[in-house]
Amino acid sequence: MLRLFAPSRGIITGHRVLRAVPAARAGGARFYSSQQQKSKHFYPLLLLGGLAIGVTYYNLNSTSKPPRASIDPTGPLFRDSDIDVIFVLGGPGSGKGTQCAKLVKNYDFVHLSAGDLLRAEQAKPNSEYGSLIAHYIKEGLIVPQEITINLLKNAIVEQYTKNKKTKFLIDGFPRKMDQAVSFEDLIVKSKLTLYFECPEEVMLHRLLERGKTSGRADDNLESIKKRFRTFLETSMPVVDYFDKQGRVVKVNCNQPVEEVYNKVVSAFAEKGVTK
Ligand SMILES: Nc1ncnc2c1ncn2[C@@H]1O[C@H](COP(=O)(O)OP(=O)(O)OP(=O)(O)O)[C@@H](O)[C@H]1O
Ligand SMILES: O=c1ccn([C@@H]2O[C@H](COP(=O)(O)O)[C@@H](O)[C@H]2O)c(=O)[nH]1
Repeated sequence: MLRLFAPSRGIITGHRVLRAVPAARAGGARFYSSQQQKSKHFYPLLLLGGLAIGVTYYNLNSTSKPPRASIDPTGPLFRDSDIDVIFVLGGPGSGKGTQCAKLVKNYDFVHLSAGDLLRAEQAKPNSEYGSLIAHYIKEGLIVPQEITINLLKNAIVEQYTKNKKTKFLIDGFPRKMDQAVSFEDLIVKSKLTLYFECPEEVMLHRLLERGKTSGRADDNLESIKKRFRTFLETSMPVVDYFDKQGRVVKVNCNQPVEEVYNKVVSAFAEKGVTK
C-alpha cells in the first residue's frame, strides 16, 4: 500500500501504488584498506549496494515508477514531470466535451470529464454518494470537492499505472476555487487551462437541443439557469485565478466545431502542447 491522504487535509483517497525501495544500509560494517584482509561481509554488502543502485536507477527511469507520494508524502501525488494535466473550462454547453473528443483522436490525451465521473458514480447501485450527486447535479451546484477529486485521482492513477498514460484533459473541472487549490496541492500542478468563451444564449440553445436526446437530468430550462448562475458566480473566479498566473488560453467557441478545434490546436502549439 502506498499513501493516501492525511485526514487533516480533508481528502479521503484510495490506494497507493508502489513504495520506493530504501537504499541498503551498511550499518556497522567495517571496510579495510587494500593492505588489510577484507571482512567476510564485504562481498555480500557490495552485492547489496549494487542491487540498491540498480533498483534506484530503474525507478528513476521507468515510466511505471510510483507517483511522488510514495517517496514524499507531504507533496502532491505526482511530480510536475510525471504527468501533464490540462484543465478544460467553459460555460455549460460551450463545447468542452465536443472539443475534448476531437483532441483525444489527434493527441495522446486521456479525456476525463468530471461530470461523467460523477454521473457514473451516481449510477452505481451501492454508491453512498448517489443521491447526493443527483441532487447537486439537478440543482446545478458543485458537488463537495472530496468526492470529485477522489474520482479524478483514482482515474488518473489507474491510467498512469495500468496504461502508462501521462497526458490528461480534465474537462469541467475545477469548477470552484477550493477544488483548484486542493487538486494542485494534492495531485499535481496543472500545465494549462483551456477556456471556451461563449455567449449565454448560444449555450442555452445548444443545451436545449442536446436535452431533446441526452437524457441528462440537468438539460432542462430550470436546471440550465441554475448552472449558468453557478458558472458565473463560482467557476469564473477559477478561470480568473489561473489567468492572473498566465496559465489560461482562451478560445471563442461560437463558431463551427472544426473552426473551434483549429483554434485550439494553434493555441496549444503556441503554448508548446504538441501532438
Ligand atoms: N461549435 C459548436 N457549434 C455548434 N454546436 C456545438 C458546438 N460545439 C458543441 N456543440 C453542441 O452543443 C452541445 C453541447 O456541447 P458539449 O456537450 O460538447 O458541451 P459541454 O461544454 O461539454 O457541456 P456540459 O458542460 O453541459 O457538459 C452538444 O449537443 C454539441 O453537439
Ligand atoms: O467538478 C465538478 C464537475 C461537475 N459537477 C457537477 O456535474 C454537473 C454536470 O457537469 P458537466 O461538466 O456539465 O457534465 C455540474 O453542473 C455540477 O453539478 C460538479 O459538481 N463538480
